[in-house]
Amino acid sequence: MASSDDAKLRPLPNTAALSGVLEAFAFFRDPAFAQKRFKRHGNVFETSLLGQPMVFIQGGQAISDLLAQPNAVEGWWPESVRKLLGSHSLANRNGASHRARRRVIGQLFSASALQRYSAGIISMVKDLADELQAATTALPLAERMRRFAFSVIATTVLGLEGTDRDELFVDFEIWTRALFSIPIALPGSSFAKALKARERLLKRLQKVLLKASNGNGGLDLLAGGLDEAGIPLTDEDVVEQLLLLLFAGYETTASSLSCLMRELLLNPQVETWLREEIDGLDWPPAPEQATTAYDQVNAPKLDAVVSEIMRLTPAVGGFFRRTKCALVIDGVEVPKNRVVQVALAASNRHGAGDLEAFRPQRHLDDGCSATLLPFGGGERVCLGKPLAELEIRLMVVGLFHQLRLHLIPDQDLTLQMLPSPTPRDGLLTKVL
Ligand code: HEM
Repeated sequence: MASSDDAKLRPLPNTAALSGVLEAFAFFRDPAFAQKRFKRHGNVFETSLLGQPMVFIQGGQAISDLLAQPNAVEGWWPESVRKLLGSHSLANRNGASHRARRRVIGQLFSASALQRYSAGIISMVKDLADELQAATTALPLAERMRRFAFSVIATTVLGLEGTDRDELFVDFEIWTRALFSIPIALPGSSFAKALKARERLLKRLQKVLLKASNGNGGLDLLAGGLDEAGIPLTDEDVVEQLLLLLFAGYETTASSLSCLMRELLLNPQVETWLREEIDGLDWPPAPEQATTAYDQVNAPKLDAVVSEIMRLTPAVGGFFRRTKCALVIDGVEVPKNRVVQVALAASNRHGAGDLEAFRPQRHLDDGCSATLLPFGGGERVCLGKPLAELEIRLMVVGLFHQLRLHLIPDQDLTLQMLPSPTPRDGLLTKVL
């Protein structure tokens, strides 16, 4: 017999899509895909994307219901991502084996590891400021942000230099292009090329790991890492975790930085408001103080700007889980074995007030009515959050302390949304 709680449960609304071809087309073309369907069906609905049933959720209640039931869900990625990351990758693991690998890889993002990386990151920011200052023509700032975010992981964390890093970059770009593709390795297809690039990437990362003890980067911190049974992780296992770091940490950080620069340059009154704070900060910080010099306590306006960028143009538009049993999300019963997408981009604009506007002050004044989880949550919350925040804060203070940038007119400043938001014409910028 149904309990009184069961009686209040609503059935899972469905868009009635069958093949999911048109839905997939709309998903990739329309940035408001989820928002429109939430309006029609409520905070939890199911559709089909190319034959893959998917439940979308938004809002504080739905997200906290999902994250409060970690034993009822597991990680999930589309098959193309799963295959390209590999079976050892912690992204493809659950339970104790996931937790063990998070513990090992998490050492790369501890407070002392970040302190070790700070001098290298500060020097990259200074190099970019000098390049912008010396440039006689406009520079595409979005491309420079990509180069910076890649170098932080490849050089500062993994310890790669020069041609080793450049060759890694070439293969990584081939690998990335097929991440969200049809996972069939037909000769000449982007997926087949990506699988080959994956083999080369793993070989290169294996070599990097062998040199880990030379003190470049942070890989020596991984020595002695154990799996869930207390057995040392094999090199094969560790290199797949390193590949995951490139995937998870590069595009995301570059996107946040490009979107942040774009909003500041498009909103001079916010830039002036932020500059009042930045002008009072010391640049560069002493490396041992870099992780706290521009944190929420010492730079509250910068903190608000970063939160607002992650709300309005989140680098990761959504993250996934699969239900292991039926569970209730915001009053809706979601059956077992369903893929759930937490639609962060839509959720961040869902709530009372002017949530379509870029207004960092909201995070200082009245708080923000939307539930914000730009780095995900629960057992799979982003491992690289402290590094991403450090990179973003150092870059913003470093550039805005020294330079006055302006946008070149007549460029397309709209955002290309996939895989992560980025200005279409590359954010062409000059120093005033
Ligand atoms: C602005 C930059 C970044 C954003 C917005 C971001 C966001 C996210 C999100 C939403 C997830 C999924 C969490 C979940 O499933 O609950 C995630 C996972 C992850 N991120 Fe980040 N991330 C960023 C930068 C980085 C960096 C710099 C690194 C490392 C170099 C990194 C490493 C990871 C890893 C390893 C995971 C998988 C965690 C797991 O499955 O247990 N991320 N990130």
